[in-house]
Order: sequence, then C-alpha cells, then structure tokens
Amino acid sequence: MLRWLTAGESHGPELVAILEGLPAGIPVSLDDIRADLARRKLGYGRGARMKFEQDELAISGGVRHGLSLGSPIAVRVGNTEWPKWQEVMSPEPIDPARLGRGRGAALTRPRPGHADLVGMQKYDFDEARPVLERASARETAARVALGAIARSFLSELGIELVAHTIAIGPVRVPEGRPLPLPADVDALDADPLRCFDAETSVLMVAEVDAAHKDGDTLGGVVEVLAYGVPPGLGSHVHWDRRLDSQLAAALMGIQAIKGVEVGDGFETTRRRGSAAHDELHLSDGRIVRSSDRAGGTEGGMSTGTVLRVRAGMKPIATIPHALPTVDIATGEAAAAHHQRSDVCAVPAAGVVAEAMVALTLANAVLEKFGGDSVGETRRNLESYLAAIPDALRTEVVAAGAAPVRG
Ligand SMILES: Cc1cc2nc3c(=O)[nH]c(=O)nc-3n(C[C@H](O)[C@H](O)[C@H](O)COP(=O)(O)O)c2cc1C
Ligand SMILES: C=C(O[C@@H]1CC(C(=O)O)=C[C@@H](OP(=O)(O)O)[C@H]1O)C(=O)O
Repeated sequence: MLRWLTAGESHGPELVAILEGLPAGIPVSLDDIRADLARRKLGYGRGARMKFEQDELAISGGVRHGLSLGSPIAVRVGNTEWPKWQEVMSPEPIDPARLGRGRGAALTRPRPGHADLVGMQKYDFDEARPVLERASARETAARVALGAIARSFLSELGIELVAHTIAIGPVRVPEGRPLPLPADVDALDADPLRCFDAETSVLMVAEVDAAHKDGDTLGGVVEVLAYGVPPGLGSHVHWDRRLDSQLAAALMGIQAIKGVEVGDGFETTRRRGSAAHDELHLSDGRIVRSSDRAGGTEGGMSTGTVLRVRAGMKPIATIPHALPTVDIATGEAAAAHHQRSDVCAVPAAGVVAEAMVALTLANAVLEKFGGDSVGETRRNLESYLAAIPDALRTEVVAAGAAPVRG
C-alpha cells in the first residue's frame, strides 16, 4: 500500500511530504520533479505570486544516486518568500504588538467560498490566518512533487499520464476532438491554458481577459488520461476498493474541485442504454471495445482502455470585486479580505489532478502486483497479463495509439 502525507503552510518556510510504500529501483530525478513544479505554476490567469515565489526542492530521504531505495521518500519544497513571513508564521511565540499591522494584521473579514469562517468556528480562532494558510492550494506543490515520483514508477510499467484543460468557464472543447497523447505534453505546456484544441484555447484566453477586466474570476474542467493501464486495477468486490471511487476521492481532495466525472460521466445519464456503453467485438481473435464511453473502468476495475477522468473546478473565491462578508471583530457588514489572487487556476489544477491520479494508480498497481523492487512489480504484471486466457484477452491501449472520444 502506498501512503503519503503533506505538511506545511502557504507562507511557511517549506512544504514537507513523505511517500511510503514505493518499491526500490524507480528513477527519481530532481530535475523532473522541478519540471513538474514549474508546470504547476503555468497557466494564463495565474496571479502575481506565481512569478516571484520560487519552489526550492530538496529530497531528504529514500533516494540514492537517482533511484528509490524502497524506504520512505521525504521531499521538501522550500518557499523563497519565507524571509518576508518569518514573524507572521513564526513557530515561536511573537509579541502581538509586532504583528498588528501589514502582513501580520488579523484577518477578521472571512472570504466566502474559503475555509475561513467555518475553520475559525471549528478550530476556535479569532481570525482567518491560521485557517487559510493550510487551506491554500500552495500545498498542492507538495502533492505534485510526490506525483512526479509516482509517475516515474508508472512509466517503468508502461503507464503514461496526460492532463489537459477542456473548459474555462462556459468555453468548452467541442465533443469529438482528438485526445492528447503523452507525446503532446510539451505542446500542452506551451499553450496558455494547457488546452489541446488551438481554436478553443484562443476563446479561453479571451474569456480570462474578460473576467480579469470585470474584476471577476473563473473555474473550469480538466481531464486526466492514463495510457497503458492494465485491466484489473481496483475491484468490484467492495466500495472502497473500486478504482473509480479512489480516483473520485483523490480528485475531490484538490482545493476547489466540486465535481468528478469518469469517462463520459453525466453526459452518459442523458443517453439511452443502447448508446451509453462500450460494446465488445472480436478483432483478430482479440476482444476490442468499439468506444471508450466508460472512461476505462467497468465494475470499479480498469478495463485496459484509456483511463479518462475529469475534475470540475469552481471559480476562484477571492474575487477582486470583493464579496460581502461580516467583520468578526466589529460585528458589522464588510467587504471580504482580498490581496491578490489568481483569476483562473484551472491549468494548474490539471497538473495537480495528474499528480493525484498518478498516486492513486501507483497505489492500485502495488495493491494488485506488489513488489519490493520495480523489477519484481514488472515481472508480476507481465506474468499476470501472460496468464489471461486467450478467450478473455483484450487489447491494452498503450501510449502511441490514437484514441477517439465517444
Ligand atoms: C492550483 C490552485 C490554485 C488556487 N488559487 C486560488 C487563488 O489564487 N485564490 C483563491 O481564492 N482560491 C484559489 N484556489 C482555490 C482555493 O484553495 C479553495 O477554493 C479554498 O481553499 C476553499 O476550498 P474549497 O473550494 O474546496 O471549498 C486554488 C486552487 C487550486 C487547486
Ligand atoms: C501559492 C499558490 O497558490 C495560492 C493558492 C491560493 C488559495 O487560496 O488556494 C491563493 C493564492 O495565494 P494568496 O492567498 O497568497 O493570494 C494563490 O497564489 C500556489 O499554488 O503555489
């Protein structure tokens, strides 16, 4: 079983993460992790903080000479802005008189749509700083670092992931457009919205510009694809062993994600049964599916076709035209606290979603195939696939195939 934990606050000295349960022998490259951390900062509509704040990556355990050791992997993502926040976020007591103004001023105007108000109620704080520091999606940098390591493990087994943006606010990639392949990741990263459809991307940029001009914000939808997933990850036998339920939990665990779809998701509910499923046919003695509406799972198990999951992100809640709230200190109506914020963080959420899917799939692979070394995991996977009787054999869609949606 794979376990992972993160710690750290948005303006603390660093984020810390531990990943436990990966086999030995996985290539772990700091440069690859740095590249993923940089991808998480991309995206048209991200705020100023993404430009000046740098992630400083360090690995403090579990990796030697570029390979995992099988021991817990400890990752640190330092924050170059820490010197400005040392007093505000000091773990040592600080004279309250020193904190009264500027960065240290009490945040008593909770922002609607954030954890601020209910976090103050639940944890008995008289201001929102201690809540928002941990609720912030800065924490997703730690998850992306772990996700990069999980992706390297999956890649050793021929499983490759791609995330892309399919909607920004009301602007959506039309149905039927080709899906990106792993080879398209550089092109996606080069697109302002990480959208694979050039025409839609232009409309998305205009949508972000319009929201920005109006002092408003946007959400959207990202899709994560996994190629080369073998059939049989997850299980139909119990709710929490279903791969789709694990993926849904992992995606819903990302800040601001309010909906998850597997395959065609809610669109499927509008179809008749005869047009909703993936028929089985024979082709050269192999069982093939004529479509991939289900998104690569049936009965809570991967089918061997392209895994396809979507996550819907709500519009950013810190809105320049600040929303009405109540000042907890005065008991009077007020405008919500606002410094600067992202107008739209959907492309970044896609990179985080990819990391969460990688961690979830890595866990499902280990549950099915085990292995203390990556070679052992690979042998177990290969012998499982080789033992599937000819009459039950299906085609595993590997990276490089040209899938079409629907
Ligand atoms: C990558 C990413 C960046 C985000 N950036 C912001 C932001 O700049 N401003 C903001 O108000 N919310 C931002 N959010 C969303 C908030 O973290 C989130 O809405 C808040 O913590 C409340 O959680 P909830 O939306 O899940 O209820 C971001 C989320 C993600 C995934
Ligand atoms: C720092 C990151 O994102 C932050 C996530 C975030 C939020 O409320 O989630 C709010 C913004 O920060 P602030 O509260 O300082 O305006 C984003 O910049 C990051 O992704 O690294």
